[in-house]
Amino acid sequence: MALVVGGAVVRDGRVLAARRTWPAEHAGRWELPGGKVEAGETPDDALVRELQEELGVATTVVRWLDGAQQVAGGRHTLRAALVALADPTAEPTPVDHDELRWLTADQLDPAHPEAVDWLEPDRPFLPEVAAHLAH
Ligand SMILES: Nc1nc2c([nH]c(=O)n2[C@H]2C[C@H](O)[C@@H](COP(=O)(O)OP(=O)(O)OP(=O)(O)O)O2)c(=O)[nH]1
Repeated sequence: MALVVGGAVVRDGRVLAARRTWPAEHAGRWELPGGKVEAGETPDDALVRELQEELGVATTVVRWLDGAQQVAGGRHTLRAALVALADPTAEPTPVDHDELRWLTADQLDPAHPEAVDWLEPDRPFLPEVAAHLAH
């Protein structure tokens, strides 16, 4: 079973959401950018590598969020971390995703009119992200 790591990139009271383009059942839905931890990598190293590949920016892991979710029909486990941009003026650009959006804490509430359609496994992490943004 692989560990999948997702990064909640935080800047100026907002968190970055990324819209997937593949596979078909995930296309158009939103996630925390990231991917699978490779052999010999720590979760921190994997997350920094994936965010560099997918967003073109250097990041640092702030802290891991509580909990873990099963993804890919139970084949993998998803963990998520709060992440900061190494250079706050650097602008993430989507390499694998077709849209990026900076969301406020309010927009992480599923009832908000500007909420995005998160992949199900990401949803349990969002209240902790929102609480962090609110501080
Ligand atoms: N990266 C990421 N994957 C997620 C999230 N939520 C979620 O259910 N997933 C699922 C989708 C995939 O089944 C799996 C990770 O796939 P991925 O495509 O991001 O991993 P990867 O970049 O290492 O891709 P690959 O080339 O090894 O296929 O986890 C999330 O927030 N971020």
